[in-house]
Order: sequence, then C-alpha cells, then structure tokens
Amino acid sequence: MSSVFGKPRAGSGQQSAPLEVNLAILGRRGVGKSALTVKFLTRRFISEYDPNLEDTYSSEETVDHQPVHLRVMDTADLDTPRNCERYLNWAHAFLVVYSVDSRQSFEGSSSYLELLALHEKETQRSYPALLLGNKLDMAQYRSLRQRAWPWRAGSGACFSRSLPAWTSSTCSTSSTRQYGRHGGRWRRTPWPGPFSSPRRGPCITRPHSRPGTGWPAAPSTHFLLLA
Ligand SMILES: Nc1nc2c(ncn2[C@@H]2O[C@H](COP(=O)(O)OP(=O)(O)OP(=O)(O)O)[C@@H](O)[C@H]2O)c(=O)[nH]1
Repeated sequence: MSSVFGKPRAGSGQQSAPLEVNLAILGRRGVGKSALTVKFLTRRFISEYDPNLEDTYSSEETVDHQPVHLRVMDTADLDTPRNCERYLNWAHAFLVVYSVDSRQSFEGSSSYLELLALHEKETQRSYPALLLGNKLDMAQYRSLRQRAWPWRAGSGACFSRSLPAWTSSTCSTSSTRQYGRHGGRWRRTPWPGPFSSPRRGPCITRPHSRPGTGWPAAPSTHFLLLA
C-alpha cells in the first residue's frame, strides 16, 4: 500500500504502476473550464463543444519520468458551488479558474477557495490547489482597477493559503504567467516559469513532502499546469 497525493492506493508496490491523480476543475460559468479541459486533452483550442456537459476525462501522462494516470473532472456548477461532495470526495487536487476579463468570476473563485479550506478543515488533510486566471488574451478588457487584482488579492481570502496562481489563455499558446509568492509578497514572474515544457502538458512537482505521507508540506508546493 502506498499513498497517491495523500490517499492510500492498493497494489502500487511495483515501480511501473502509475500514480493515479484526480483533478477537479472548478469555477463560475463561462470562465473556460471546458476549454481548458479540451485543450489539455487535444492540445488545441476548440471553440465548439458541449459547454454544459460535466464529465470526467482520463489521460496517461509522464511526469518527472513517472507514469501518471490523470483523471480530470470538468465540473459544471452554475454560479456557486453545488452538490460539492461529488468532486470534494473524489479529487486529490483542485484547479480553480476565473476569467481575467470578469471581476465577478474572480470574486466567485473565493467561494470555491473557501469551500476547499472548509474541506481541508473537515478532513484534516491538505489538498493541492491552484488558482488560474484564464482568457489572458482578453486582458485588455480589464478595467484599471481589475489590473490590480492579483496584488490586491494577496492580502485577501483568496491567497490566504499561499495559493499558487497562474494566468493563461486557452486559445493562444504564448501567454501564460505565474504569480508566485516571493518574500511574503506577490509579484508577477514572467513565463517561461520553472515548469515550462514545449508541450505544456501537466507539470506536477513535489519539492517538499511530509515524511511518510507523500503529501506536500503546503499547498503551494504542488503545481499543476494545464494550459
Ligand atoms: N477569448 C478566449 N475565450 C475563451 C478562452 N477559453 C475559453 N473561451 C471561451 O469562453 C466561453 C466559455 O468557455 P467554456 O469552456 O464553455 O467555460 P466553462 O467554464 O466550461 O463554462 P460552463 O460549462 O458553463 O461552466 C467559450 O465561448 C469559449 O470558447 C480563452 O482563453 N480566450
């Protein structure tokens, strides 16, 4: 028996057995969760798909030379988290998405982050989570006030857990930026970041694990990049 992102998994004694990782993509309607999922699966931006479909997709990936069986749940909540147990009890990690051209979607992401914080409290576990601002190609439609969000948010509930945050564009390939925490303050670091790869598949790093659990010391030590 060994642990996969902190959850016990049987029969993983063999070196070749892939890690199994369940990732739930959360966020308000229209932020681009389905587009991100489709792009991750097909490596392309596809504008026509069923946006209301909530489904789970599988992908075999190689991360740090290790096979990973990744399952991605593209959730379809309305404007607030609903029937959350379906993904809370299933996922090992969470990607909370907002759209950089929608202040409402950014503010809505805090309800998901609060939900995850409550979930961690109730289960006495910590879960890797990442906040991702999508539609970076629409950044010109931000208001001046909106441009200050990532820094404003640094002192707010959204980032109270040292949550790693990224911005991306699903429909272009070159505009991904990392908002990393440096010396207790948030600042933008340019892409390519430390986890860049030509293919931009999911990058999962585990620099610090709690001894014996395979679980990270802090949520910010896990990064998953799908865009
Ligand atoms: N400009 C731009 N449009 C995007 C991007 N990503 C997604 N979209 C568009 O945004 C719209 C909503 O995308 P979806 O992927 O359906 O969003 P969703 O979060 O899955 O929405 P629900 O399924 O309703 O929860 C679609 O018209 C997409 O084509 C992006 O990076 N840039």
